[in-house]
Amino acid sequence: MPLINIIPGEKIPVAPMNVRLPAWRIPGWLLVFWWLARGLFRLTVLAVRYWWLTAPAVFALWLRAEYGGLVLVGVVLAVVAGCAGWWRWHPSSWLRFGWYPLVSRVRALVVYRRRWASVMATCGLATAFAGDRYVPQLLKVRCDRYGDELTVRMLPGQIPDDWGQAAERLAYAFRLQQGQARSTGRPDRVVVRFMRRDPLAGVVAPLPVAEVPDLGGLPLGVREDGQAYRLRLAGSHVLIAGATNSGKGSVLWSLIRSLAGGIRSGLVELWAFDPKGGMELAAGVPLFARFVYDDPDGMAGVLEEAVKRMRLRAARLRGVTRQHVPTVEEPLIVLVVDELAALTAYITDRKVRDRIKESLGLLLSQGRAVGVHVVAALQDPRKDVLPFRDLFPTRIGLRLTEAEQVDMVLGDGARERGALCDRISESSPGIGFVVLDGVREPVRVRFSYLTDDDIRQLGRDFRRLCDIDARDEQEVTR
Ligand SMILES: Nc1ncnc2c1ncn2[C@@H]1O[C@H](COP(=O)(O)OP(=O)(O)OP(=O)(O)O)[C@@H](O)[C@H]1O
Repeated sequence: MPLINIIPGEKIPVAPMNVRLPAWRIPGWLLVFWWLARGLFRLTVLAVRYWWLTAPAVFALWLRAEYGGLVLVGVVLAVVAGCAGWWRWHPSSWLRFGWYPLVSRVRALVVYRRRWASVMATCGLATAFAGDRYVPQLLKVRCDRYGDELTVRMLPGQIPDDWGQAAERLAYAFRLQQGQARSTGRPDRVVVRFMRRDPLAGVVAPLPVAEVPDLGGLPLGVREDGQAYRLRLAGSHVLIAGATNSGKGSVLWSLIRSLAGGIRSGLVELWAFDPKGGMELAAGVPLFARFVYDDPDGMAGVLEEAVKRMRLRAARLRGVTRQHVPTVEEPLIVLVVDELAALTAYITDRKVRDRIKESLGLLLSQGRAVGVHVVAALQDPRKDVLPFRDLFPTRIGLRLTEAEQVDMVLGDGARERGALCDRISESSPGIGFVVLDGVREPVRVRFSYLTDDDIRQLGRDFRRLCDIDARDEQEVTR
């Protein structure tokens, strides 16, 4: 036995009173028992949480023990045949209540929960405080045909925009390509959607035409969630921005088609401006009340005529109503401009350019209430049209060449909230982002595509009845 024990440690300063705490000696069997109990509890929790795995496994083991392997194989085959039958008999209910819930559970376990904590840390969404690590909680995973939707409880101090900024990084971390975050009704939650397959990959065929167009929701295309995208024209002007070949023409033609019922009956008058030589809009001439192209002076004149109509109408409606309701006598006037910059920036004659700018400014600032609307397409949303951009309440961003252009078109912070217009592939014309009323996060949309034949057919089917009447009258007098 050594004479002196040397115990390393800090020197305890002398105090007026020294207290010796009792030392508890815990028997080894109690420790082992505690660890076993804790392990068993965790196993039980896991078995209950993943009941959809454990219950069939236990049942299969019991079957095999009780009736043998053959019976087990028979039961498995019967279940598979039952599922296949359900799928054949009623595919939508099978997918909704059978297949996707199963896929959701498997993907939640295999893809998301397994790497959740590490991905949260590497994407900057986990945090540490007072020596403890805090990770957002993954509450639910819901899969559908096109993607996975994760409901997450955010950490205190986080907002949905933080997740919007991290969404793309998260998507790549989980080996997917696109992600978007959106807020929910609950302030502590956010929903992140990752895309596995693009629901907008296919071309959208021309949509049915209503006899009387619903100006509060004109159907122009399909949204990512499969619903129709409806544009509110009443009380608005529409700006469509997109690089060359991004599909601006398809947005214009989808809109013209959605108004076609009203064009035929005379409720809607389309005035078309095609400063790029008439190539884009010429096929729809029977639908237009005015069609001007190429001639800057002519275009300035027609715009001034529109201003005159607007002023006369405003004078008539003053004190009668605050919002114009289209009738055949007082139709909705929609000015469709194929390339706004060609009107406002590229015209060399300064006088004509100033006339155009003045008229456009007046129409954009005063036309909405009296039923005169401007729908304009634009390639470059930068300085050239700066004075007008903010006068368009409804804006559509198709493929854009630079990330900074996105906020110029869709408003500040739109790109951070998920409008990745600069990432839209050149092979997907007609896809764009829009901001819906009351929804913070921009929504991805594919506009319907009208071929030249469709446009000619539209012109034949919905040509203006008043033009036909006028032509008949001429023939009778001749
Ligand atoms: N919604 C759509 N769906 C599928 N394909 C489309 C769609 N829109 C356009 N395209 C295809 O992309 C091509 C270019 O479209 P469009 O002419 O409308 O582009 P744009 O943006 O108007 O181009 P530009 O600025 O040169 O006039 C079309 O010829 C067509 O093949």
